[in-house]
Amino acid sequence: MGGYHQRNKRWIKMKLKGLYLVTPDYSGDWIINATERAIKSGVDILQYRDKTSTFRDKLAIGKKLASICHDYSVPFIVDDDPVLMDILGADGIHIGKDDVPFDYVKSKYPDHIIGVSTYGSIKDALLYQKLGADYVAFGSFFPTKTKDDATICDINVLKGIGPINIPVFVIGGISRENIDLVLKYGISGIAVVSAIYSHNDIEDQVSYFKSKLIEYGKN
Ligand SMILES: Cc1ncc(COP(=O)(O)OP(=O)(O)O)c(N)n1
Ligand SMILES: Cc1ncsc1CCOP(=O)(O)O
Ligand SMILES: [Mg+2]
Repeated sequence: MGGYHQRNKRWIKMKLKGLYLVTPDYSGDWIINATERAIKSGVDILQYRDKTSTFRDKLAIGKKLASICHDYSVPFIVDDDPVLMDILGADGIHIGKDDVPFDYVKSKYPDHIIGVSTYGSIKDALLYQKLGADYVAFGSFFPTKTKDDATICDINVLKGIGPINIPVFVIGGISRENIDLVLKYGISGIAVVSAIYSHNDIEDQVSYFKSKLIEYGKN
């Protein structure tokens, strides 16, 4: 088991709700600074998602992000890679259909948070819930420039999430303009990249999303 710290996993799993910030591909240390400012302003969960850096660079970047999450008691999730998760001492991993199989991660890291993309499938969400996933993510519901191969799902799928009793997040093109369209469903939170990182006032944007989550009783 790697990592320079390991946190109480049961406690950290209780924090899986609210505003879930996902990083853009690394393009300079402004991302570290922006992440810290966003977390200080109220982000609830962070995912390190970086499709372009080398593994060596991801170790250095991830270490800085892990340290920020540790300081603010925010769950730290790594996208795709269980080895990176382990070495960074992250709290968990997010996997999708092209990633390492769920069963492999669950058997090797039974106590870590495992989040799974289920796109627009309630059936898959219920399957992964049964297999022990800690949360599921639906989306994309709106066009996004952050993920080239994102597929657009019908938002009406969210009408069927009632039987899912693990946290449900939605992702993909979420903005000030459309946030109400997803928050009216029984989801646990929203996951965003560009709405926060591409905004010129990160603190204001985080505060806005947090106030919306509170308005709908999600925080
Ligand atoms: C919170 C959250 N939801 C969905 C995704 C997408 O995961 P995946 O389908 O594996 O696509 P990539 O992110 O790997 O391109 C996510 N990362 N986080
Ligand atoms: C990782 C991911 N998975 C589905 S859409 C997406 C990107 C979301 O980014 P943005 O919030 O900028 O649309
Ligand atoms: Mg993935």
